[in-house]
Amino acid sequence: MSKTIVYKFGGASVKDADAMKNLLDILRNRLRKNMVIVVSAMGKTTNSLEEILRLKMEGEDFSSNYTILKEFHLSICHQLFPDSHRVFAVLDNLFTSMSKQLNAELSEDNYDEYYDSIIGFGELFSSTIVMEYLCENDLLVLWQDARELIKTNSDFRFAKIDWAKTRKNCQTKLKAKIENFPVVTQGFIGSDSQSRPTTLGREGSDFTAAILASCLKASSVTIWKDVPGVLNADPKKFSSYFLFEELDYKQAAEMTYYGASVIHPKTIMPLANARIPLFVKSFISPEDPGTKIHSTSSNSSISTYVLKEKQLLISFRVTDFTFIEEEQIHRVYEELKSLKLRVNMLQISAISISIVLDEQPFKLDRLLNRLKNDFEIRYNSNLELLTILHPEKSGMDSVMKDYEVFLEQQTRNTFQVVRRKNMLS
Ligand SMILES: Nc1ncnc2c1ncn2[C@@H]1O[C@H](COP(=O)(O)OP(=O)(O)O)[C@@H](O)[C@H]1O
Ligand SMILES: N[C@@H](CC(=O)OP(=O)(O)O)C(=O)O
Repeated sequence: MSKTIVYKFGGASVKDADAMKNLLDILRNRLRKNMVIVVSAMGKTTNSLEEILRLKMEGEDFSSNYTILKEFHLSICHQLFPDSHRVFAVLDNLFTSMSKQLNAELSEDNYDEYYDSIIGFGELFSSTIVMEYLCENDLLVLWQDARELIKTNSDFRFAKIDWAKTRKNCQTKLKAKIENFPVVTQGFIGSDSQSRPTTLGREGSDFTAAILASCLKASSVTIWKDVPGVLNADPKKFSSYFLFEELDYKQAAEMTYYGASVIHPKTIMPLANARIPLFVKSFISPEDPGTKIHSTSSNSSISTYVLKEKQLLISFRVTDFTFIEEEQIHRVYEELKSLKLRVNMLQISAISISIVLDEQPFKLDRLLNRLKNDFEIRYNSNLELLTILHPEKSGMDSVMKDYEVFLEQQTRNTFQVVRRKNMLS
């Protein structure tokens, strides 16, 4: 019996009808039994669903956004299927269910749970279309609802995996299926012990692929991307870059920790623990080898650049002539934790704590309100956080030229700078 392999196709690889045709080409020679295909929502669908939720939250009309999203999916289907195909009825049912959910009450108190009940529809639409399209082209696959496999706690939007239950589900519900047919399922979504939908954090489909691979003791995972593999800088943000042919799990995990968005940060750990190699390959040039992430001693010390945009720098100052101690740090972190805000960079001086976060305006207000009596608070928005792993002196100097620097930090292997482009440069 062949060992299981897991493929993951992200939003870019299923973004339109041509992308779907390309996916079909990739799978034609590669599809086999004991294979799981994890798919994300098509293109920017998850962002569109977030926008619908924002409008709903603000009491505004979202009907045209809903119609545009539905039309987007239908128009792709019209390019792939005959008019009478059953995919149209299935999609119609899914959109009707979503519409019903959107009629429910939404408030700040139930926002996270509500979010999870809506946002996963993107993956349900895309996985249905992918499954139907493969079958239509004689590649017989089964559809599996990932919420029946991936069990989580009830930490909506950032749900933690219940590994024991998930492993059991994979063994009892998935294994027998894949022995007969390849299975298409959704990334990013799961459900809690009461079967309420949960999600694993934005861009979490890579993580789903790793979870399923670990639970099925797979022999490899391949994530198909619009880049040749893992590069030492994001090609959308830097003009020169270099492809890693291989990376050690640790190096890859470190890159993702600092924000290299090519792989979701939680993906590496379950694969490293189970010694399952992760291939990052291009869906544009599928024959190229891409990057292999595995256990290797060939450690690369090539400078690697990770840029995070839309960052917020907040400084909390003590006002009563005392100094920063554990108690104040604890106070700030307590509120960050309750708002599920992750700190991207931290610097502590005698009288202030500075943190760098991803911008989330609605949470910022809440954070400031909760801490305004304890500290004098200042913040700057619209900043960039650049991290260089294995920095070289020339590289560090050049990334500050033409920028206003707000914060800087250096360790033996890492250099970080919070910066904003000078207006006149
Ligand atoms: N170090 C890096 N190497 C390669 N791509 C990177 C890197 N850092 C960021 N990226 C970005 O990651 C993108 C691919 O990831 P992502 O958009 O999440 O894929 P998908 O959603 O299709 O799974 C690339 O288009 C690239 O802009
Ligand atoms: N669709 C979800 C999950 C995901 O992982 O997507 P992608 O594989 O396209 O990054 C999101 O956009 O967050």
